[in-house]
Amino acid sequence: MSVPTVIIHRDADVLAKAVAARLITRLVDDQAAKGSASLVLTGGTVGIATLAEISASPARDAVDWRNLDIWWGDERFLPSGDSERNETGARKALLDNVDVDPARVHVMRGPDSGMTAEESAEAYAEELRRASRPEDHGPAPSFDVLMLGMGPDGHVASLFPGMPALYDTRPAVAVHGSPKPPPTRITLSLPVIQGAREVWVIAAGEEKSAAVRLALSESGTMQVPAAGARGRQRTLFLLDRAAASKIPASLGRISSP
Ligand SMILES: O=C1O[C@H](COP(=O)(O)O)[C@@H](O)[C@H](O)[C@H]1O
Repeated sequence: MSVPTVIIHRDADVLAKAVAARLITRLVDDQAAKGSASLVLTGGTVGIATLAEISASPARDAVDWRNLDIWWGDERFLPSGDSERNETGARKALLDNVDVDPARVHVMRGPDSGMTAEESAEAYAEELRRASRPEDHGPAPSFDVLMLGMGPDGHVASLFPGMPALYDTRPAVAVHGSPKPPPTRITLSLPVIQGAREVWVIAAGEEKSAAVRLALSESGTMQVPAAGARGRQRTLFLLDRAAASKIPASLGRISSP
């Protein structure tokens, strides 16, 4: 697993713009090298703001949107179209505005599919298994970029401190009793997150600063799930100044004005 690099931007607005620019470049590079790319989206404030910035950027047309596989790190188990679903936010902010291939947009299904949360998680796990190739060495693709928001409690995706999903090794699992509403969710498991080539943890705001510090320390993932958010080749903590305010200088922070 890679050692995190910390990059700090002035505020949440600059952070979202900078992550959008970084992501466009990353996808263009991956598509130039391999013909296609894979991306895992996050919900949450900065995650959706980043997608809106991509949508607003003229450079978005440099991405071959039809040759991109889009997955989610987690989903709130709510019906299609519910405004609280991460999918709904992503579609509104970006996916409705670019020419994605619907067959390559891998949605975590909600209760309107007729499935229970467990069945939906297993269906997603099966979709991940089918998409995995021998070179991925696991039951899910080694995503090019996996983006994660982070809660003030240190949760990433829907992996909350102390919850059994953190021990689960299936590719996708159901979560019940989430401390953040809604209580029922679907999430990628930690091994799948750690199988991604690049993991980008994106956080803004002073209320995240203590969790950011712990996520960059030797904390256990049961206490601080974000401490397990590490990519195979690269891990980035992309922060605004407020979220980075408790990081020790020894962590080698790179700051922008
Ligand atoms: O519920 C969720 O929260 C986190 C973080 O959200 P934020 O609004 O505090 O940035 C998000 O990463 C996750 O995908 C989402 O389901």
